[in-house]
Amino acid sequence: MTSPILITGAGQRIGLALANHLLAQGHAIIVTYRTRHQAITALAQQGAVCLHADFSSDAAIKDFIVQLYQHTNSLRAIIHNASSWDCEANNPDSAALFDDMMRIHAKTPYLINLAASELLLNYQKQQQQPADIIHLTDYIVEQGSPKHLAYAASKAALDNLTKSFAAKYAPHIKVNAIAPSLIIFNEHDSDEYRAKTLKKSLMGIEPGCREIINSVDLLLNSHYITGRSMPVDGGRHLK
Ligand SMILES: NC(=O)C1=CN([C@@H]2O[C@H](COP(=O)(O)OP(=O)(O)OC[C@H]3O[C@@H](n4cnc5c(N)ncnc54)[C@H](OP(=O)(O)O)[C@@H]3O)[C@@H](O)[C@H]2O)C=CC1
Ligand SMILES: Nc1nc2c(c(=O)[nH]1)N=C([C@H](O)[C@@H](O)CO)CN2
Repeated sequence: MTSPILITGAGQRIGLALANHLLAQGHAIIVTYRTRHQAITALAQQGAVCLHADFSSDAAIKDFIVQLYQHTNSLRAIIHNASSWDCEANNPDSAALFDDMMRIHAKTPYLINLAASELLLNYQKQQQQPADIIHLTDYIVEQGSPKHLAYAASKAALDNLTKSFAAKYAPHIKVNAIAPSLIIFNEHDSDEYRAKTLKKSLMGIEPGCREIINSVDLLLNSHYITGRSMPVDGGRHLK
């Protein structure tokens, strides 16, 4: 059996686009979902293993790891995509927001990476090529955010974990990050917000999921890139 690729938070948007792309390439896929969107049923019909996981507690993260080992004995890659773009304005309980942001963006990848290394190494032994861990971070790691302070800090923690895990797991497992700025808007985004956001990058477009798919393909096909963060940000750093 081919070693599956694990994608967290694949019920919608970028995670779902990645799952459909990798399935179409012939990969076996394991996805986690919190809300059972219709898309999850469609992924299951295409042969994906779909595991419910709400990473809102340490126990839930640990329960997922048990589930994962019940479904496979090897992994080609792990793509940590699950995320909550939450902000201080919507959360009067700052302590809870900080904990939630750190748990989904840093603690969940940290605990899964530590627990699943055996599965990734089994792939490397079988195929004699490195396995992969890919962290979806955020351009905002470079500059912080006055409106998403806890979110940005948690993504910065994930960026740092990229370097630590790369050094810890080399040469049998590569660990990289993809740091996007705007990729796709949310349905509720106002015209005003969209216009303002498009002006933040040199390219001035909403590029869509294809940009992340291309970046994931590049990292999976490399045997040499590790410990790096791939910026996918339309030249936002030069505006
Ligand atoms: N979209 C963009 O323009 C940008 C995206 N990124 C990053 O790229 C990645 C994908 O972005 P996008 O597709 O917009 O992500 P979404 O905001 O659509 O979230 C992805 C998934 O994460 C799941 N999720 C959220 N919280 C939890 C939790 N506690 N436990 C389990 N799953 C959870 C959601 O589940 P549910 O369906 O139940 O809500 C959702 O399906 C993210 O890491 C994001 O931070 C970075 C910069 C820009
Ligand atoms: N989990 C999410 N993280 C982020 C999202 C999102 O929709 N879900 N969106 C952004 C923005 O597009 C930002 O990059 C530009 O305003 C950031 N992170």
